[in-house]
Amino acid sequence: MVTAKAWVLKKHFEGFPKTSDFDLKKIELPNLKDGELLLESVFLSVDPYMRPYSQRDMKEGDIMIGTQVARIIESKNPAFTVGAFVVARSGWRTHAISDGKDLQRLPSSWPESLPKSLALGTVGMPGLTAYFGLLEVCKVKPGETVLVNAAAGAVGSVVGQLAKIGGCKVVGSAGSDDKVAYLKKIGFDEAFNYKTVTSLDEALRKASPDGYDCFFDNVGGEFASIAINQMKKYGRIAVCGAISQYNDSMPQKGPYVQVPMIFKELQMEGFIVTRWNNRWEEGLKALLKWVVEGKVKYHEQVTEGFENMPTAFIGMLKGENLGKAIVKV
Ligand SMILES: NC(=O)C1=CN([C@@H]2O[C@H](COP(=O)(O)OP(=O)(O)OC[C@H]3O[C@@H](n4cnc5c(N)ncnc54)[C@H](OP(=O)(O)O)[C@@H]3O)[C@@H](O)[C@H]2O)C=CC1
Ligand SMILES: O=C(O)CCC[C@H](O)\C=C/C=C/C=C/C(=O)C/C=C\CCCCCO
Repeated sequence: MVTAKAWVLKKHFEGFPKTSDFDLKKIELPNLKDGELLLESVFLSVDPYMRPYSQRDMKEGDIMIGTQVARIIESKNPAFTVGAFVVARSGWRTHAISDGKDLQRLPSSWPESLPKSLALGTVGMPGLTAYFGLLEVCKVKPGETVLVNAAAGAVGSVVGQLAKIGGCKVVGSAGSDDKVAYLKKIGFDEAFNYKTVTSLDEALRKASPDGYDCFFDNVGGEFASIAINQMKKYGRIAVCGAISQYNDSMPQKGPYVQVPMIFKELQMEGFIVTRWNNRWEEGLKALLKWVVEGKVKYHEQVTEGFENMPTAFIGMLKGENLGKAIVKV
């Protein structure tokens, strides 16, 4: 018998999550049935979506939702061999039993030297979000100017680098000087710390006096309300996330977007990366190739220890991560 550890949502979040909102439980797992396999989490992801989704999709006492890179440690499923690694959606837990239906194998061309945790970030759901959001929603063209916020994060850092590969000028915003330095190191043309600029409007105008063709929005809120006024005519806004709003106890009341939308004849489209579920293999193959070629750089914020999952999650929401926030069991 294997005893799994799992983090459950003890109490729905009010504002920013607190460590006291979580409870660590032990779960005795039964023996495998035919067709089942036993997974041991190696790396777990903490993502912003967990904040709004927990409110919408979870009840108190549920195991926190989430994905992990897991090693198969026992198998009664001929399609999966012991020792293989998969991406699972088993939630915040050290061990899980799967029937193999909801597992993603790592691409067969995954180099031994490449950290498998990248399957949760640059070569995983966040990277795919950047890939499809940029190519299918922004539809960027060479020579255009792209703005991305939360640019030093899992999604934003890939957006900027893919836009550079696509021949664009790229402007990024992030919440620390270290993150701004990182953005310049990975090829952003302009980058600024939105927390310290005297005026966001001026910082955006200075970075691109002609404005922006595409705005890849990860943040929403006041940033988006200001940035929309600097879009070029016929610009496109990809609404990827609104992390500045996820922890609001009361909804923010911002300026309204209709006037700039009309006068600049803008397109604004929200999206969820699962829209392209049937093309994830295409995206992962492209992302892996760019990473192996060194054209897409990555950084991971690794927190050691399963017991530190809540801290890693809260830290990511507060901007303590540079690159993809990961927990190493
Ligand atoms: N639509 C989709 O399918 C998907 C959407 N997303 C969304 O993309 C966004 C980025 O996700 P991801 O890359 O995983 O996370 P990140 O790795 O970027 O981490 C979150 C970052 O958000 C920034 N942030 C937090 N609070 C604020 C705030 N109040 N104002 C401005 N920035 C803030 C912080 O960076 P900083 O230092 O810059 O403040 C923090 O590091 C999120 O909104 C997420 O919900 C992600 C995956 C899929
Ligand atoms: O296990 C699950 O079901 C979650 C799987 C997540 C997965 O890896 C795929 C998609 C992730 C999408 C993320 C989307 C965002 O981050 C956007 C977040 C929130 C938008 C507002 C949601 C409002 C809910 O009330």
